[in-house]
Parts: sequence; C-alpha cells; structure tokens
Amino acid sequence: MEKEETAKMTVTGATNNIPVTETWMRKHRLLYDGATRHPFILSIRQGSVDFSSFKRWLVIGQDYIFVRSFVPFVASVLVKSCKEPNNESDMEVLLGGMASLADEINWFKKEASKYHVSLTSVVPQNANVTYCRFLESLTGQEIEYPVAMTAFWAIESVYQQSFAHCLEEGGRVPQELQETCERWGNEGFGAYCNSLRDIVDRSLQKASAEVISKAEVCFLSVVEHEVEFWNMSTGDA
Ligand SMILES: Cc1ncc(CO)c(N)n1
Repeated sequence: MEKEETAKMTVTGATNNIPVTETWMRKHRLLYDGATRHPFILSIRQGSVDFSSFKRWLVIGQDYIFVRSFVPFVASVLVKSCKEPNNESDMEVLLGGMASLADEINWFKKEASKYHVSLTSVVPQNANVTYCRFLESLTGQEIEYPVAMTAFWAIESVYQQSFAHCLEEGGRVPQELQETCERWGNEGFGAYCNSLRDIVDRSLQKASAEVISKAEVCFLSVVEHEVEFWNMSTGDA
C-alpha cells in the first residue's frame, strides 16, 4: 500500500470497499440514532404525540423558517457542483432537490392555513436560529464541495430516516401527521437521499485527508443541530 493511502485510511477509517459515509454511520451510530429516534419522533410513531397548537407551530412554523434558509444553502451547493468535473448527474440531483423544496414551501403554506398558523409571524426559536446560521456559514466559496454536500445529504437523510421510522410496521402515527411522515419518509425521498449519499462518497474519494475530516465534523454538526431542533418540542430549547 502506498504511504499516502495509509495516511488517508488513518484519518477516515475507510477502506477501499466501504464508502466513507458508511464508516461514519458505523462510528457515530448512537449520535445518529439520537436524531432519527428522538423522543419527539418516537412519540409521533407511537401515536402519543400531542399535536397541540404548540407542536403544529414547531412542525409547520419553525420548519418553514428552516426550509427558507435551506434554499440559499442548496443554491450554493448547486453553484459549487457546476464547477466540479463530471457534474452532469450531480446537477440534476440537486435541481430535483430544489424542485422538492419549492413543493415543500407550498405544502407548508397549505398546512399553515389548515391549522391557522401564521407563517409570517412565527418567531424563530434559538435552536432554529443557530441551525440557520450554521447553514449560512456553509454557503461561502471557501467551503469545499464535498463538505457542503455532506451537510446537504445529512440534513435530508436524518429527516427521511426519522419519518420513515414512524411509518415502519407497528407504528401508530396519528391521522393528522400521516401526510407529514409520508412527505419525508416515502421511498422516493429515500432514493433521493441515496443519490445524495453517492455524490458525497464519490466526491470524497478524490478529497484530501483534511477535507475528509472537515466533512466528518460537518456531518456530526448536522446531527447535533437536528437533535437540538427536536429538543425545541419540549419547549425549553
Ligand atoms: C430541521 C429539518 N431538517 C431537515 C429537513 C429536510 O428537508 C427539514 N425540512 N427540516
């Protein structure tokens, strides 16, 4: 084995046949599950969630604010992807992501009017403000493509896997939250997350050890922000 390869392996723990994202998932499983199996998510799955005005305000109002900040971040990733070699399929996947965000924004508006949540007067909670700032910090030109892509994949995947878990056999999702769970937990969204993951793994194959470890740190930050996002459901975040 070449010296350089050995160094790379030490940093990432990756071997030739295990994708980097898979090594992260194994290494950080507990933390990751802390997000996808958060007590709030489990309460949705078990049907014990109290979908009172406060929870609606969280799932609709706070997430609407998050998604609005997510759009410029995704746009910045799209711009980066255009400068990558062999970018055609990346661009298409990211454009698809943009289209689904447009759809999401409409859905939030529809839900908001159904439940009489005023989207323009929702005040972002601290955890949300911090998360949105984190997204903004990742839009700069100096952020490498694999690092930004890692954040993008992690943000979408945590959400997809959380809501997919609610829909798995044995769940008792309340009727009013069924559509929410299906929106992010459906198989198509899962396939989209896998495409994002493949882009991350491919872009990391060519990356330096420094970029790979930056991407790993970024992955961990996303998971922590997701946990904090759901911690808002207890009202003392
Ligand atoms: C907090 C949060 N994370 C991820 C997503 C996925 O789009 C979302 N809508 N909200």
